[in-house]
Amino acid sequence: MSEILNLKSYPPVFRQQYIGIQQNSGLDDTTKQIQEVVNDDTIPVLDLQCLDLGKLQEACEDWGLFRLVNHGIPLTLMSQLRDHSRNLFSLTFESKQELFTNPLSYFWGTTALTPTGAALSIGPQNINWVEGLNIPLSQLSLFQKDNETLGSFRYSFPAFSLSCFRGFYVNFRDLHSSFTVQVGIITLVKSAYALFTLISLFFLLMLTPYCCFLRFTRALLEEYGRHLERLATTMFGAMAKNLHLDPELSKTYISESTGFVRVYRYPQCSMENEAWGIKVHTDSSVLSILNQDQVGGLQVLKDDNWLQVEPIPDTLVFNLGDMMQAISDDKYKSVKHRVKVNKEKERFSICYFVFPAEGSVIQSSKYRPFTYSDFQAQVQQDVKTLGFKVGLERFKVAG
Ligand SMILES: O=C(O)CCC(=O)C(=O)O
Ligand SMILES: [Fe+2]
Repeated sequence: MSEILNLKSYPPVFRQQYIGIQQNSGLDDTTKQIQEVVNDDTIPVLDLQCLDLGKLQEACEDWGLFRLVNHGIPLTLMSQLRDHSRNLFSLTFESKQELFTNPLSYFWGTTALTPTGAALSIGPQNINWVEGLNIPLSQLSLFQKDNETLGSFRYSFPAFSLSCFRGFYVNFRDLHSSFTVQVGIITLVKSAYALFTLISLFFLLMLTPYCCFLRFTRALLEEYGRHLERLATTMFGAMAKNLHLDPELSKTYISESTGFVRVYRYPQCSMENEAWGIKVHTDSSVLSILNQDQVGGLQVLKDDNWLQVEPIPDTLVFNLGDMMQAISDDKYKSVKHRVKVNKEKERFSICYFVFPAEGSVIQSSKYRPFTYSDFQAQVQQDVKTLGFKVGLERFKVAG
């Protein structure tokens, strides 16, 4: 059974299918070729409470992906985040555009963003059936400031109107004693006061829920972010050990300050066999940590077969990204994956991506030395000029 749709919350490009406009639906010939998907879920599962380094090594070499259980993130936090994500995306499209600005950003139709979080422009034929919220974790405190601006406005507005009223009152009291038009003036003052009070009340009522809502968003994300950082550094540490990386160098290969979270909603889409939530790609990160809901749709390429990554409650999915592949001299895989759309349900996922420290040069026998910024700039240029990411191939040494 389809869910009842809140179309006002959808970016206009995703509403068209429901109001009978099918042109520009973001489909091209390549997206129509949906390859067969094998339903054999043998994805490795690692247990953080008794981490098996051999199993981790195998998972990184053969899959570039694994599930993690006993990760230590409280289940209540995971479910609060999921519920809250639903609430965030159920706001109207316009509210989301207004509320989620710097340092956050709200995007749709693409997952390719500039370093400041703006969506790279894509042709109408290249649409991914997804909308998202980009949250750089190191800048969450700025989000708090914006939040406080709203908060102080909320408190200052009634005070402002009260002081205006006092000003009016003092002036008009003097007037009142020297003229005989007392009744008219007092009525005017009273009306002005009533008007200010009404406006204040209106703002108070309008802003209070938003302030609480945003404060809650920030608190949840801060707590979740601390867990993700712990998991990323622990798992990367284990991988670095397996790869015998130089400890000083490997410290720079992952930097918590670069981490960002993306909360995604994949709108329900009637063109299940033609459109993609996110088209085939590899992540540019060192590591990505995905927390998907129970709808499903994530697929991963393994030995030329597409496999469903079935959702398992309270289990995280770790993806190895391009940076990890380069760091490991191609021993580990940056896994190809994609997200299928669903015609009956919206899908939510909360994903974390972490990168090398600013300026850290990746030393690899397979690639010329490069920093993540070099890589990102190349990806941005390729997406703009070619319409897709070329990725590590650009940095490969000949031979
Ligand atoms: O939503 C998901 O499960 C995957 C998202 C993803 O692959 C990405 O953002 O790179
Ligand atoms: Fe991805």
